[in-house]
Order: sequence, then C-alpha cells, then structure tokens
Amino acid sequence: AATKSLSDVVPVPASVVPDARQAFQLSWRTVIFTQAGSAEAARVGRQLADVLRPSTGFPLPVVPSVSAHSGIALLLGHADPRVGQEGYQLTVNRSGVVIRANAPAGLFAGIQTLRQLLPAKVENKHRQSGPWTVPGGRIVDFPRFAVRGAMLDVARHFFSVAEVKRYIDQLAQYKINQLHLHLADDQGWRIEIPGWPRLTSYGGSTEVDGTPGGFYTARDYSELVAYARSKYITVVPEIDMPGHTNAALASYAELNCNGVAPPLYTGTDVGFSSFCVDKEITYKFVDDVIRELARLTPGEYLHIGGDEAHSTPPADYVRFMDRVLPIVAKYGKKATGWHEITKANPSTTTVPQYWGVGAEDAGMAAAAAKGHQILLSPADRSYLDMKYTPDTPLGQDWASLIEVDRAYGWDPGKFLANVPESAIRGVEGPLWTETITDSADIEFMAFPRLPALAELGWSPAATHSWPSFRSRLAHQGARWTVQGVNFYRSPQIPW
Ligand SMILES: CC1=[NH+][C@H]2[C@@H](O1)O[C@H](CO)[C@@H](O)[C@@H]2O
Repeated sequence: AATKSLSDVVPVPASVVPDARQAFQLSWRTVIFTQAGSAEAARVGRQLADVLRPSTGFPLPVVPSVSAHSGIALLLGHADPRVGQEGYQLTVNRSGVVIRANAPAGLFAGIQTLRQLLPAKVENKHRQSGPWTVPGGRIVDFPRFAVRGAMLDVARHFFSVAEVKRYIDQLAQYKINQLHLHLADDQGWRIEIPGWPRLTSYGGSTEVDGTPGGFYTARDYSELVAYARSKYITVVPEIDMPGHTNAALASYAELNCNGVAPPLYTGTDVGFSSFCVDKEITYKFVDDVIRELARLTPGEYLHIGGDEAHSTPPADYVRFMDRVLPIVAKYGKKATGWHEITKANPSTTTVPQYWGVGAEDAGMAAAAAKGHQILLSPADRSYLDMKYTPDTPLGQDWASLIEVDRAYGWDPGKFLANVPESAIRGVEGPLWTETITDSADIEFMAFPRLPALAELGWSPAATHSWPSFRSRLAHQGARWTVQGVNFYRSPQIPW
C-alpha cells in the first residue's frame, strides 16, 4: 500500500513538513523507548504497544531510556514552545520516530497521530501482514482551543461503564479531552448520593420508554474518571437544576413544594419540573449532591445544568442559582452550566455552555465582555442527536438536520456575534439520548460528526478545508470498519 501522507490525520496537525525519503518501517527490532523516570510516559508507551502489538505481531518492548534509539521514542522536555501542555512534535526518519512533548498529555496526543500514520489494519486485534510504514518528515502540533469535548446523556437512557469506556476509547483517538456526563434529568438519576438512596434505587430505576434504567455507584463513577484520565480526558459531571429534575422530585416527596412526589417519567417532554426554590431542604439536598460530586471528580469543573427552567419563575431561578453557585465554590470547584445560567450572577470563572440555534442572541456577547469563557455547543451544528437527513432512523430534528458538511462548515472563533476568539474555551458535541439506546446508536450519531468537531476545536483555522477534511475522513472510515465502529456512511464522503 502506498505510504500515507504525513498530514492524513484527523484532526489535521498544525504544521507538517513531509520528507518522503525518511519513511520508517516498524520491525521485529523496533523498541518503544520512553522518558526515563516518567511513569506516565511509560504508560503512554504501553498504550501505544497495546495497539501495535496485536496487528503487527512485533514484540515492541517498552523500555524507559533517556538516550538515542532506533525505534519509537516518547520523550519529555525541550519541545518546541508552540506545543504547550497538550501538543507534541513528531519526527520520522529512517531510524525511527521521536515524539517529544512538554507534558505526558502531549505524548498521548502524539501517539494518536502516530496510530493514524500507520495503515488502518494496525487497528486490527489479529495479526496482519505488513509493511508497517510511517511516512517520513516532521509534525509540530498543538490545539487551537483548550476544550474539545463530548457530552453523553446517560439520564434519558442509561449506559453501562463498559459502554462509556468504549466511547472514551473512540473519543481519545481524536484528541477529545473532555467528557461531560449528563447524570440526572426528568427520566433518571444515575449516580449514588450518600444519604439519598432513593435517588438511584427509585429515581434511577427506569428511563425513556420505561425500560430498566440503572445507575453508577461511587466506585463505577471513579472507575470511569480514572479510565478517562488515563487517556487525558477530564470528566465533567452534570446534575441539571432547577429544571429537568423530575427523577429527584419523584424520589423524595419533601423536595416538592406541595410535598407530593410526582410519578416517574418515561416520556421526552422538557420544562415541566422544578426544584422548590423556597424550601431549605432543597439547598441541603444540593449541598449533599455537589459535595459528593466534588469528592469524586478531580476535574476543576462541575456542571449544574440550568437549562429550560420553564417551571421556575425567572426571579426564583436567579435566587436559586445565586444560592447554588457558591456551594460549588465552597467545595473547591468551578461551575459550568447551560448558557441560561448567565441570567443569574455567576462569577466570571463560571463557563456558560452555549446551546442556541445559530448565533442567536443568548447574552453571550455580554458574558464575554464580562470575562466569561464560553463553551460552544450550537444545537444546529454540534448536537449529535440531530438527524443527518430526514431518513436518519435515530435522533431528532428540532434544531436542524446536520450532515457532515454542516457539522464541519463553521468556525468556532467567529461563530458568535461580538464574541472574540479569546472568549471561546472550546467546543463540545452533546449526544442527547431520547432515541439512543446502545453503543451502536452512539457510534452512528457521533461518527463522523464528532471527528469534525474535534478538528474544529484542535486544528488551526488556516487548515480548515472541506475537500481536505472529507478525504481524510474517508480514510478514518477504513479504521472504523476495522474497529467495528458503527458509523454513518454519509454520501458526502468518498469512503
Ligand atoms: C441544553 C438542552 N436542553 C434540552 C435541549 O438541549 O435539547 C435536547 C435535545 O436535542 C434535550 O435533550 C435537552 O434536555
């Protein structure tokens, strides 16, 4: 097979200087060297070996060594200053590959690129014939925005630890670095909270369409956090409030203003539920929830929702948020929330997550002017639950139909009127799961649109090119076929 081009990678690297004379052949003799004294570099080296060993059949020992090499070297320090804490430089010549970064996260990003520079069959779990050629040259690569995220709604339909880990594996290949878990909504509460057992035993017992739900124990959640961390993905947990709270209200009558618990809800309407802003128990409950989430979450942000509080009078919404936001800070975390949260008086460390349609005026210009960093999830561009076309069997269409070209065809740095690129924290692709029930469904909606969003969040604006992206995406399709990813074969892409 012809050697690939050095820039045949998604997200496309920031700078690529090919040198066809310097291709490297993996072989029996290839050793993976990692920065001496760095346990994280060694772990990244083992993760690379875990991909390469089954398909190549080569031993590929991982050796902590400081010096030169004739193999693959993962080194820390003295990298090009442009690469920052998440970028890397990757140099390929006849004697081997050197990936150099300032921090382990950069090494991890570099091995995702290296994977893609090898033929798709390298992703096979069974021995394949070679050759295993890496194209020669030099890459210097680093992210444009701090956050490239994915949200999985585990409330409308519950997803097991194994299903979430599978999704994490897929996200990591595209340099996604944030996984936002939507852990509670009207249809289900999905994480155990000490002192409030009915939240999960009852509030977690069902889901949309009434099938059995499920929930994460503290152990399950910590296992997901650790697994994501090993792939340099930060988990952001969300408890949506004061709206989208029927599961909690159904579980504890005392949380309701009228002292009566509503029934469990298995439909898909929104906006009908609200915490009781006037009851003190509400804030005791929220304090217990946020304390537990903060205890289990090493990441600096907790998401407190705030969307569609149509059953909370506007003045009550502000009072509620103005009591809850300080609770997040009390437990040492920063808050993020859907963009309505700016109606209250959040501190400027709070990150509004914009979910409007198009560049509608949701107060984001004012928020940016106040100093907020904004996370972009425009519903008509990034919502992975939107149908591709009218014929898409899964998903919804209230915001827009989103084929691949629409998912790719925008610039996060210029999307919101009067919001400068410097106020954009990054992008995130929400997958709401009213119609999504298993990994195959997740993959059908996320691939290929999430890699498009990942490129918008990672690659320089100057590299943005639909013709380039669609041909690189076609080559990703071959990898997904080998990996068993159930992707949508968009007619727009020359798979
Ligand atoms: C932030 C937000 N609130 C709503 C809206 O997005 O649309 C989603 C479906 O697309 C729905 O599931 C969600 O509850």
